[in-house]
Amino acid sequence: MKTVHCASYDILRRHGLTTIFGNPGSNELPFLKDFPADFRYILGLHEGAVVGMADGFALASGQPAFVNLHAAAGTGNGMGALTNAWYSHSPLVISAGQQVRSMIGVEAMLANVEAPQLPKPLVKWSAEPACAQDVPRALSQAIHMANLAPKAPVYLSIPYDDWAQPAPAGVEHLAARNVASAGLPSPAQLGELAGRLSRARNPVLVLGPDVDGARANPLAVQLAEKLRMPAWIAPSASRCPFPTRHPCFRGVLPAAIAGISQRLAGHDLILVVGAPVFRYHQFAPGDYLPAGAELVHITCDPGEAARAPMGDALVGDIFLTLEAMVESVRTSARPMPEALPRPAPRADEAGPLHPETVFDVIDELAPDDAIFVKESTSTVTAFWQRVQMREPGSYFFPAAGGLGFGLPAAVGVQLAQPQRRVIGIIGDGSANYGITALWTAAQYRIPAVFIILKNGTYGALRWFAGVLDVPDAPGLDVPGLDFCQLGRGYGVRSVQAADAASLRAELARALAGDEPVLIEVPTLTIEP
Ligand SMILES: Cc1ncc(Cn2c(C)c(CCOP(=O)(O)OP(=O)(O)O)sc2=O)c(N)n1
Ligand SMILES: [Ca+2]
Repeated sequence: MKTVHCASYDILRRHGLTTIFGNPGSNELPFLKDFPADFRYILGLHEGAVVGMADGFALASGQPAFVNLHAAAGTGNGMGALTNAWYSHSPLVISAGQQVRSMIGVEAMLANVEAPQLPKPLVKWSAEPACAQDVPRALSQAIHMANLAPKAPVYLSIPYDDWAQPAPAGVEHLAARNVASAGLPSPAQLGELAGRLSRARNPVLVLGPDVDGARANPLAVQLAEKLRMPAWIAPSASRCPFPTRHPCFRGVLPAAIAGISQRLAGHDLILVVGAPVFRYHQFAPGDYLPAGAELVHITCDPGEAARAPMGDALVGDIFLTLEAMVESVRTSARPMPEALPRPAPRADEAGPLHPETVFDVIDELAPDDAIFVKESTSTVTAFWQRVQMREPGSYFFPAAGGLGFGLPAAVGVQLAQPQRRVIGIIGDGSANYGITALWTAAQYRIPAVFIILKNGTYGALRWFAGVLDVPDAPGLDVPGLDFCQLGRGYGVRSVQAADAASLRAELARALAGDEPVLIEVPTLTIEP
């Protein structure tokens, strides 16, 4: 007799979900029984790290990732990481063990009461199957819902007495299904957009994370070059959709209404691709658009299209729509934009390093196809100015700003991309939210390099305190942390680099090795 357990593993296997990120409790043990030899379990010591690792793995692989959490408490611990996964369109299939069906109503220990409500609104779909025989079909639905555009996390609560039940007749059809998104706009829609772009006097391109998620970066380059358009990165950038030393590259837009309009002044057509319009952050009111400008938004997400405060929008497949635009628009006679000047290196000074110097050393030593996982909020601008990124999938930042992404995601990205080197660049504040991921890196020998920028403070909040006129906020300093001892405590070789020469030596050694390494770098605080 085929069980629900066997049928469910068949479905996971069919979709390549053979890596399980998890932290188990008694509710999950029956699911983990007879664990198949062709699956691997990646244990995280805290569910925030578990979801963060799975998020990095899914974003870097472009494929769904499977997560197994412990009932309500485990789901709750993972919610912070889920905010990032929701806004990064990360296809996570999150399962959670539930008490046995007959003990949910009495709210026995570890009963996940009203389980499908718990992760909302940070999931696209959540359910608890009405009976054991529906578990395989619900799991199949969860996988397809996560992976259909717009990709997103989903949640499935499964009572632990379901696994040993007999699977229903016909369950074999589920593993045979192929379900895929299409989504190319109509020829009329594409023709109208291509016409607007070709007629524009001074168009500008604004690119978001879903361009990188679709690996459409080369198409964005071709479109920018064909129309001689400057290319900005949409604000609150969580990925890098355009090579950062290309002549058309202009940097990351500020996350403020007024600031964006100022940067885009003079353009008559703003084409936004693969980003919400826009992910503002600090409230700086102003005109949504510069005078004389129109905005057209291409997105895979109907929610993004519907909630934007201005402009026209077209919902469709990012890659196919960009590909059609490249083919349809006329080559412009305008001159190609000039490349941005490179910032001068900072003079070496005694004492804590300037973050700019850290980034110059990283830029000097990182392989061309290195992947950067960034989570030091105050140094984002300096990083984009100084570290070159060339390939798709080169940069990941928490998409909702939910800290605790960096260290875990660096582990998940490195697991997904073993042929590329991953360098995590994490603030000494952020590092504490996902610190247990260091243990997973050590246990599974996942050779990410973790650079901790130690300025002893929540630098970004110090800047925000100025913006919001809160000069005396408590709780903004994080002195006295020793990440070398913390790293060693979790099993990771950890060193301090107090000057540029030792940073250069330690980073070179780490990149030449095949083990995880933590490098703590005392730095100055700079403004974002
Ligand atoms: C889970 C969580 N908690 C708190 C915050 C608030 N927060 C905090 C605490 C920041 C400080 C980050 O400090 P850092 O040391 O990581 O980096 P910088 O010093 O470069 O800003 S930035 C920010 O938005 C957050 N975004 N997410
Ligand atoms: Ca800091």
